[in-house]
Amino acid sequence: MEINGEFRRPERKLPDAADPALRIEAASISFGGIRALSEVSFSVPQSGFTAVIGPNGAGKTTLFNLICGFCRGAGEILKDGARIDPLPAHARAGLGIGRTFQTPTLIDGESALHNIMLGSNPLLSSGVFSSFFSMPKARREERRARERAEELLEHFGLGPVGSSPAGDLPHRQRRLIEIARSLAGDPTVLLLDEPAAGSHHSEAVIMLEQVAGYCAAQGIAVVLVEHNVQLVMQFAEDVVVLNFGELLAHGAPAVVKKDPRVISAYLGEEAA
Ligand SMILES: Nc1ncnc2c1ncn2[C@@H]1O[C@H](COP(=O)(O)OP(=O)(O)OP(=O)(O)O)[C@@H](O)[C@H]1O
Repeated sequence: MEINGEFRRPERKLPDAADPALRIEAASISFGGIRALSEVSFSVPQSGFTAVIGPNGAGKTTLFNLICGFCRGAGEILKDGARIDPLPAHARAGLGIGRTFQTPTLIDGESALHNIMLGSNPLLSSGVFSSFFSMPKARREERRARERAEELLEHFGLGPVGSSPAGDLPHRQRRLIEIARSLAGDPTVLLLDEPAAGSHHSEAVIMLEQVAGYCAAQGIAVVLVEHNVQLVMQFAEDVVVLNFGELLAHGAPAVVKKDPRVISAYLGEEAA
């Protein structure tokens, strides 16, 4: 993304092609007596879709929370070869970890455009003082955030509803706004938590095609939590299967689909 010096881009390391975009190393976390993740290790390549699948309660969202810094556990998380697990959530966002949530978290009374602009926050450098007094730097940053949001609205076909309150829009468009908002923060790794939930299959395919096109062009690695196995098989190059917090399988979709442990724990004979 062009920044013209207005946005504070946190010191992002240029990825070495040899480093994975993300490396999860022995990630573990418990809530009371529940072992939500247990020694989970895998890598996410620099591009393409990695799907994380597994039954309800397998630990998928907890894994995202751990990567984003919304909760702390044991083990290491490396982005482009550098450890990020000691960092707070906002610093990880600044380093290029973007995410969406299972349940939409839009501000219903704000327009689609403003909701997307909020996603630029990890890149802003003007403080509360200069924003409050609308100083030139803050105005430039706001202009850039607006232009960026307008580009994203166009890409996702949301241009005509840019000024509509998010709360008035149908589910499919709300989902797209959430994705666009996370892309406004200029991530290099995008974590999508069940973006297709509640959408018809054909809508979900179009949505993921739009995401795939954008992320491929921008060099963004996507990690997708998804229960729709058909979508996973269509979009993911790599599949991680969790079960009761443990890594059950990891590999190419065609291989994982035939793994007897995955069939027994999650897919069932029919889906496989
Ligand atoms: N904050 C928390 N406090 C207590 N238990 C939690 C917390 N977060 C997650 N858990 C528990 O950890 C386990 C994993 O939950 P998680 O939400 O990560 O699963 P999931 O695979 O995302 O499930 P789903 O597909 O239903 O969204 C579950 O048993 C859940 O109840």
